[in-house]
Amino acid sequence: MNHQPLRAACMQPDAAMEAVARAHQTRLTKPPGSLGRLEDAAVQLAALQRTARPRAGRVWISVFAADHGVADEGVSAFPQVVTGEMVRNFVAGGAAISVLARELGARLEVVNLGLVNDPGELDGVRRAVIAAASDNFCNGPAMTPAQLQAALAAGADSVAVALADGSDLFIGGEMGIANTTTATALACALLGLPPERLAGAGTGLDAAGIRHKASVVARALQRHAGAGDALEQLRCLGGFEIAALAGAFIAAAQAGLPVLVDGYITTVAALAAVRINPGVRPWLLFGHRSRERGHDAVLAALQAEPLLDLGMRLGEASGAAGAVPLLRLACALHATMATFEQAGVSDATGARG
Ligand SMILES: Cc1cc2ncn([C@H]3O[C@H](COP(=O)(O)O)[C@@H](O)[C@H]3O)c2cc1C
Ligand SMILES: O=C(O)c1cccnc1
Repeated sequence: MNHQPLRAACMQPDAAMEAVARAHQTRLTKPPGSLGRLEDAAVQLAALQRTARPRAGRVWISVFAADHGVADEGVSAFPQVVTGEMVRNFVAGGAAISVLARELGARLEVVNLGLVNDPGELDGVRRAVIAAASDNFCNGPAMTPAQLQAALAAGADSVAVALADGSDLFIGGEMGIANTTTATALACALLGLPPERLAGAGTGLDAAGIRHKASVVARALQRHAGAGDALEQLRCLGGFEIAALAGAFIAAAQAGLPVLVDGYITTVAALAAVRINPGVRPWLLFGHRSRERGHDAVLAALQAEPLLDLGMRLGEASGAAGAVPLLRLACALHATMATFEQAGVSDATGARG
């Protein structure tokens, strides 16, 4: 599929519709602002979807799966074969995101970008295999330029399919053992932060494991200190699924499809996307605050206020999926609450509708 260049303009949110939606919220039978971020979410979706009736009914979820050479450094509590095993589990229906997608009536697509333990052709898995794994970025760049472009394009391909399916909202998820290390390396490079600030437990490292992970990231940062812009940092320190997520977020913003961001890893991908193309930022809503140590700093860099804080630290798009019911409620409130006038309720000025 042909895609727009990465730095091509993104769609602009509809400022007039945003003003209409904000004014409508003040006419609903409640003190202004009393529905908090549910109001903000409905207004943001109205501006993005260019409609007085924002929707979150039809949800598309793409889970991008890939293995990471840096797993060789012993940075995960789990073995690398789990990535491929979980891909099977996603489409067999047993993973957390499988259950959440089913409950939401969301479309779930799994994208295989390269797995050491490749499950082969499977129903529900789109093959976009680049290599068995990205290279260990402690020894050299994680990806060649061609591999980076292939990963970015695979993400944009998912957005094209989501658009063709009439989606109201795009959610990207990830699966890749060791990818909290990759996300940490990339975030440290993008934000100029030390590894100890962002390195966390991932799938369950203890304190010594986290110290080792931070030292691996420090080595990688030293090796790639010369990586110039965000795109080059993504190539040197990213992974196939993180690049696919960045490509998807850029393509969604260019096409005018709102994105609901998941946890730590996807937020780092979103940060890379925004650094590559700043027009992406207005198209991002944030589902949840992950318990993973580095998530707060990355959210702060994006000035993001997630909807949920449930102590989740899974990935797979699970935190974003968990926020979908709230977005649906926000849209229903916006569309169907009575106004002061309709209900004959007096407003703050004492005027009875
Ligand atoms: C069974 C299982 C299911 C998962 N689903 C998501 N992840 C999450 O954990 C991994 C990142 O953590 P680390 O960097 O510590 O390897 C990613 O695959 C992520 O999506 C899982 C991890 C496991 C073990
Ligand atoms: O927040 C996340 O995305 C996350 C945290 C830990 C492990 N995997 C994913």
